Amino acid sequence: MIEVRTQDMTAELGVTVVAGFLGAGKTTLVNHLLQHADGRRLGVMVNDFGALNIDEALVDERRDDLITLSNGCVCCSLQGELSASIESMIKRRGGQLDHLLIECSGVSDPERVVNVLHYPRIRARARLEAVITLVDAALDHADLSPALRHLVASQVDNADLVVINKVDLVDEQDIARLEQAVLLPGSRHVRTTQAALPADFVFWPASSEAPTFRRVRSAPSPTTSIEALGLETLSWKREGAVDMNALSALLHDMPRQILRFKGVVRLDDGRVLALQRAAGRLTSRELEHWTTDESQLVFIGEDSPSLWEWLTQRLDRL
Ligand SMILES: Nc1nc2c(ncn2[C@@H]2O[C@H](COP(=O)(O)OP(=O)(O)OP(=O)(O)O)[C@@H](O)[C@H]2O)c(=O)[nH]1
Repeated sequence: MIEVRTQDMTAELGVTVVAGFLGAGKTTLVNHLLQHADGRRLGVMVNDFGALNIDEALVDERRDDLITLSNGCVCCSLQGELSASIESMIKRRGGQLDHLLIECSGVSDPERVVNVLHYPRIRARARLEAVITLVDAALDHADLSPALRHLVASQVDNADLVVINKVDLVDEQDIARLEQAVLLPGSRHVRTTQAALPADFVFWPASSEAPTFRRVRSAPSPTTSIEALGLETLSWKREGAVDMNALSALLHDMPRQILRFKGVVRLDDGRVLALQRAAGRLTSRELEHWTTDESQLVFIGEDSPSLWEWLTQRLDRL
């Protein structure tokens, strides 16, 4: 059943919820929008899946207007924390911000965030403009468990705009097949590389031109807790540098049941690298603004004791 929710057009702060499965390109989109804000003052709220806030390092700008929530899926335990954080950001910074971006964790259903945005206290000050869901064109969705395929379907179904990202990694036929498999008939969608969505798909010139309603499905997926999705996370940190050879070997041997990995690591020579693996692809880049002495790694993957035992043993060698 489709429900139409009218938005409160007197509320000042426009809000965009950015959703999508693990590694689909949500942080890349947030960074792209920060770079193309064109003078707009943006607040950013990111929600990571592990106990560490690696996304805080991956959002390009260190800023007062960045709030990070860790360990989660915004769906259940974090819902209270999310509403408190949104309220506090509006109270503290609301008058100085033009727009708020909320990046969901890759294992959450955006509809749960939408529910929080409809709490009367928040709705009076903030206006949900759209849910944008990214889909990773390079991920073989058929390989995911039924629970994870259901989650991706829910993320897509609850979007106002679907961004099929990483089209540089696949051919036209694969993209067409993916669109056929995941999109609902009539879904608004665009294709991107590096989540380079034109900013005017997100920011409206004036609140009077923002959409006055959004279409939502009435039934978000029943649960998106990490355990219920058959997943497990492992977070690891240590003061100081890691043994890069041992880490390279670990990343090279990492089984595909580990769906996503992110890390910020300090090297012996003082450099700090952001490392990531999504859909089997490893990327790294140097972080110039990151000053911590800590190295931090976060993994999420299938709940299989032997997998985590293997990983723990390899982490002991770093
Ligand atoms: N080749 C290619 N890589 C991309 C593209 N977009 C993002 N990436 C890479 O994909 C990886 C994951 O991107 P993120 O933006 O961190 O994904 P995310 O959705 O925020 O990930 P989680 O928050 O962990 O769920 C990073 O290494 C990006 O550099 C793209 O269009 N093409």
